[in-house]
Amino acid sequence: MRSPSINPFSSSLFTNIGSPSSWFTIYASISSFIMILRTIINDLIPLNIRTYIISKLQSFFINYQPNNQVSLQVDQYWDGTTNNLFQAAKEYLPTKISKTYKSLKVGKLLNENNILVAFDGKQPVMDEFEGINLKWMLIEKTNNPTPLRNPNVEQYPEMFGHPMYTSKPKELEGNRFVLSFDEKHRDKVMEKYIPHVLSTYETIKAENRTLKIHSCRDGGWRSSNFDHPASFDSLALDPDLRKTITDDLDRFFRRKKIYNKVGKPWKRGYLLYGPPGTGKSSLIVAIAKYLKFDVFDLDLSTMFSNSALTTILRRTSNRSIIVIEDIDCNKEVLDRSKSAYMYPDMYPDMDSGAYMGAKVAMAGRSANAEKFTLSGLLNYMDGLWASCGEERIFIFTTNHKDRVDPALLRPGRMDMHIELSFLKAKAFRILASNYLDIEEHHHPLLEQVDELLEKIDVTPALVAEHLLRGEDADVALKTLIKLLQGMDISKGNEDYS
Ligand SMILES: Nc1ncnc2c1ncn2[C@@H]1O[C@H](COP(=O)(O)OP(=O)(O)OP(=O)(O)O)[C@@H](O)[C@H]1O
Repeated sequence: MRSPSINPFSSSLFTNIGSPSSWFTIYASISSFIMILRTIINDLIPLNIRTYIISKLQSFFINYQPNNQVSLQVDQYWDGTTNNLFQAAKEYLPTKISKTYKSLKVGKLLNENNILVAFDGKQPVMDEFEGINLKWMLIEKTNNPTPLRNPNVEQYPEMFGHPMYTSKPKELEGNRFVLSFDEKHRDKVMEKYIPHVLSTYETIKAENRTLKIHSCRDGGWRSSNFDHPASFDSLALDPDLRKTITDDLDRFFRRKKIYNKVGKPWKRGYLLYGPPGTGKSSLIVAIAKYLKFDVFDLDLSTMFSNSALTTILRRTSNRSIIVIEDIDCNKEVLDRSKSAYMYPDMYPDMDSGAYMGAKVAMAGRSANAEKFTLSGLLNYMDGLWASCGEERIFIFTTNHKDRVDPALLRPGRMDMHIELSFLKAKAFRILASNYLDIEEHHHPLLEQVDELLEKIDVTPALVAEHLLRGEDADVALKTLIKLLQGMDISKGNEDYS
């Protein structure tokens, strides 16, 4: 006689469970059980205790490391100031986010050009560096209440002072990154990977940042975004000159270590000279954009003492260009007011108001005033350079090199003297291409313009303005030829004085 079957899988119970209706019944029972449990927990356990338990569980799972893993915490603040490594990780990690990453933050600040991307900490970011696998987690501090806006503060901020929030803004709460990796790579991570994150951050920052232009007012700097459209591509420069300038800038950049080694401040000085409208200011913009340096526009006529000058130069930031335009005019302003006041008989044309103005200007200067002259400034130059940090480029401009104080022209004072001159054929081709979309040699009228430019001194500014008016290349070139032919060829110059 065959014994009864003991195969459990043949039992009717499991046969029934296999049917869709039984699965649905089980699912429904479990869901109702969970809902009841949740209601009980919500009713019986107060919110703050629940939040505490959840945060403990979260931090347990986030911080859980297998035995061989090391975790480094990168806090947002260190000793009350922003931790640069936290900022670096914040900028660096979005470059490591792959397309599979599902949850990101995006935004754009009011005065910035770039769209910002940040990861929100819902997924870890994996990185790989020289064969090491690294995992980054963002842990956002959640136990501070979201800041409440106080409408009174917004309406009358001056009565309430800053900040505009009644509680600490969220950005000031201490978030942190946790970086984990296998402990056998500890030394390499500390010595190579972290410096790599920091240097990548510096590069990203330099590439993305919005350039600023600063002008001096009331002894300080006022800054605004630097959106000038000029660049090396838009400049009508002789291609050889362009290459000489960019090579020099590149060399300057590459040689930071050598400057340090020979004990010279890492700075460079350029004197740009040439008639008005030949592109000196445009070249400064092009250099600033090429290097991604801010511009500090220093008006010497507002400086009344060497110490004021030193103070304001100390307030310039690294990676910046300090521009002193029309250096010859600055000399005139200072010397003329001083001379007129001291030697009124030599200035018979000066009316009494101007004389009084000069006198007041002199009297208004500080005790150091008499010591401040352009020539004094130039002689003081090396000291100035040493006093205002590194990564600086000084650019002086003048329309009249022959009027510039010889102290400025002395060898070694300015590293390069760059002449910007009238428009000639090669540079004109750049203007024609930019303004009229004419490719280098592809217009029958170009040669005629070239010939005229050989004979006439005309500024790029005048030609650029002319080309801007015409939309049709034929018409624009024809009228340009007419203009050039009509210019005073015997004089051979555009009248720019
Ligand atoms: N080389 C150039 N290439 C292209 N555009 C130029 C060039 N030079 C001048 N321009 C045009 O002329 C305008 C004035 O030029 P810019 O201010 O750069 O000349 P500048 O030599 O600095 O004159 P100034 O000595 O009067 O300050 C520029 O905005 C630009 O449109």
